[in-house]
Amino acid sequence: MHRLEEILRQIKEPATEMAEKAQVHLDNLTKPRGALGRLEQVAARLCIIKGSLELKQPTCGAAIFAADHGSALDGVSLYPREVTAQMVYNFLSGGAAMNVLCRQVDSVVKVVDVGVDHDFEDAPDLIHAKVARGTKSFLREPAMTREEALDAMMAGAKVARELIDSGCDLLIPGEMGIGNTTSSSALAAFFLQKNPAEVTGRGTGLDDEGLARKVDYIKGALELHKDLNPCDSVGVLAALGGLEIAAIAGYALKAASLGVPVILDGIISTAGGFVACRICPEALPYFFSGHASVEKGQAAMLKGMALEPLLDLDMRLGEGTGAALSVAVVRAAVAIFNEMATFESAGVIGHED
Ligand SMILES: Cc1cc2ncn([C@H]3O[C@H](COP(=O)(O)O)[C@@H](O)[C@H]3O)c2cc1C
Ligand SMILES: O=C(O)c1cccnc1
Repeated sequence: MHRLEEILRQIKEPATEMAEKAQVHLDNLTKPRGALGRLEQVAARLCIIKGSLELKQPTCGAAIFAADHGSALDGVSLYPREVTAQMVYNFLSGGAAMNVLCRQVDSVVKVVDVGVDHDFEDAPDLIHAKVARGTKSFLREPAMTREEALDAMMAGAKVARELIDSGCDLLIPGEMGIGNTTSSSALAAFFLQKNPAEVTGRGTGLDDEGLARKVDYIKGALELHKDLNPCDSVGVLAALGGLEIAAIAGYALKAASLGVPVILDGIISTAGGFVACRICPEALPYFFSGHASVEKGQAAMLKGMALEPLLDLDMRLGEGTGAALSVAVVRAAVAIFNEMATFESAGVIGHED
């Protein structure tokens, strides 16, 4: 049995019976019923995941999975492939948007080289987990072998385990990989059976002509890979995905297996979570969506998982940034649940049943 199977077997249905108890508590707080909207849902979902009404403020851990893409040599991004490695150095020195936003929510940030076409020296926050020096161009051949996809998933799972062992109980999957919005849109188009134009956006900022080329690229790739079996999610991931997307899927599945919630970020991180759910639908109750990306493929995948993003700030960066921002919302939900007075304790007349 592959080690992935072991992880999948450990993913348990969370304590859905806590939903009602959490709602009773929320309804006793000094506000009209339901008035805190989705904050209430977040608190209730955390109670379900934790199997308890005792919520503590989460300790957040983020991993930025970095990998290169063969497609980046074919002009699907506005930026050159070298930017992937250059941004890894930027993450390691703390200067990227993700570093700034993680500092705001006291989250550790690990950077994981799961497939960058560059050799990195050791650095305190760098995890070496290179599976290959980037993917192949999926317009011509599968992006990865099945073994590479599985190895990348297991690398992600190991990082999740390490973060959780170090005390993190809320995980963010981040990523860096020039070209990776193309893979994410291809996965969305394949699994959701959509025309690529419906799930493809401008990524780092392609103009109309660039976007049309990107859509054609995905159409060509879907034609090449049309015999893929949609039930073989790992096979589809290997053919169309990326090493960082596979790592995110493994990371999210491992977190779910350990009962730890995951906040998905933009289109790439959401693609990783989406593939994880295709592999194991039981993982879904552990996933949140941090924010709505401008990339339309993300909305399509979120709809497929019935997840609603917590924020919508017109962001289209990735790295984990929207998820990191949304930790403030999760923290607010926990504080409301724990700290608000009840009608009884505050002497306020409550609702009648
Ligand atoms: C400087 C820079 C920093 C980034 N941080 C995240 N991305 C984002 O852009 C890339 C995906 O867009 P596309 O598919 O169009 O290449 C990913 O690396 C994603 O994380 C960045 C992109 C750039 C250029
Ligand atoms: O939504 C994202 O994650 C995104 C959008 C554009 C470019 N990179 C990432």
